[in-house]
Amino acid sequence: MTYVKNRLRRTMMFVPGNNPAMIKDAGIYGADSIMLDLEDSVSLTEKDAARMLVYEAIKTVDFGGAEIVVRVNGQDTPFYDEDVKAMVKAGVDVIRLPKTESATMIQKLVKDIEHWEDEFGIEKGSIGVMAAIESAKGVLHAPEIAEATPLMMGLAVSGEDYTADMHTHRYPDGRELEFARNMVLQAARAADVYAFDTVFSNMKDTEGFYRETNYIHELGYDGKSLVNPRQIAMVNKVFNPTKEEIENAQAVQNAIREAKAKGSGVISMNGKMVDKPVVEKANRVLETAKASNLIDEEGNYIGE
Ligand SMILES: CC(C)(COP(=O)(O)OP(=O)(O)OC[C@H]1O[C@@H](n2cnc3c(N)ncnc32)[C@H](O)[C@@H]1OP(=O)(O)O)[C@@H](O)C(=O)NCCC(=O)NCCSC(=O)C[C@@](O)(CC(=O)O)C(=O)O
Ligand SMILES: [Mg+2]
Repeated sequence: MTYVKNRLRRTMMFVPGNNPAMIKDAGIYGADSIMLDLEDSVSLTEKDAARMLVYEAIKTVDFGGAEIVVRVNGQDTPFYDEDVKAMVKAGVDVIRLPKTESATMIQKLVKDIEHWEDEFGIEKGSIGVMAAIESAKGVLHAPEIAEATPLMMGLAVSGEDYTADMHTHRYPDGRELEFARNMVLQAARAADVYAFDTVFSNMKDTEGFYRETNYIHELGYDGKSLVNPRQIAMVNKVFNPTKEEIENAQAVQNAIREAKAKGSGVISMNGKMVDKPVVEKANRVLETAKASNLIDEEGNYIGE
């Protein structure tokens, strides 16, 4: 099996790799991607046990069709080699490399994956990779990292480690992440890969979570890393187009069809200009609506 490069990736939920109860039920909440974590949510003494648990889980647990991502330990740790070997053997969809600071680190990961694919008789290119950008160096190298391999699925900005590296903290308005968020997003878009925003850790601050999610959605992010199942519906609410947005996108498609029939690439709709970029945005709205099961094949609205 080859991992699917393009799919809906609004929500990527971290699940600690040493927590069998959370892993077992992770598929029931409807996250687009489930990220089983071997890195920072697992203590040093539990690294080997977590790797074995995650390996077994990938082979046996029903994750409800979610994409399975594993965050391995960093390349500067003694756990990295065994993590990559086990995850390739398990048949994971995507490996997330934490604390990525260069294209070379991603190329090493791809080489290591290919080595184990050869060893286990798995078709090359079956596993995608993604890079977590968690430091000043990583942010500055984000464009090369995004272009490091055709197997690159996406970049994630990681606010907790990044703010530690920048000698600051996380603040409610996110100003400390502004540069990193914009760099990572630009790099991802330029390389045509996905962009994921960082985790929001205060489970009680629903208003703050919506504010941040709206903000990164408006910037153009594809999705967000999450730490709790309650955050999934909130992200979907922000990322899914509304009925009105869907109807507007369909009207744009109809208007441009009409314009083209008259030999023009531009037309006015309710006083607003409709041209190629407006149509591209409308097409994206309708692709998201279809992938989120909000419209059927004929374009009829079937959302709630
Ligand atoms: C936050 C909290 C303790 C809250 O606990 P609470 O007890 O209040 O949760 P409740 O809501 O009450 O749970 C209700 C039900 O959901 C179940 N449930 C909860 N969470 C679940 C879940 N994640 N997966 C599946 N199931 C879950 C739970 O088992 C219960 O099930 P049940 O008993 O059956 O009802 C808990 O969620 C949790 O541990 N989260 C994962 C934390 C984690 O992974 N951190 C590491 C990644 S960040 C990082 O490393 C920084 C980064 O690298 C990031 C970057 O790169 O962006 C950077 O640098 O920024
Ligand atoms: Mg981190």
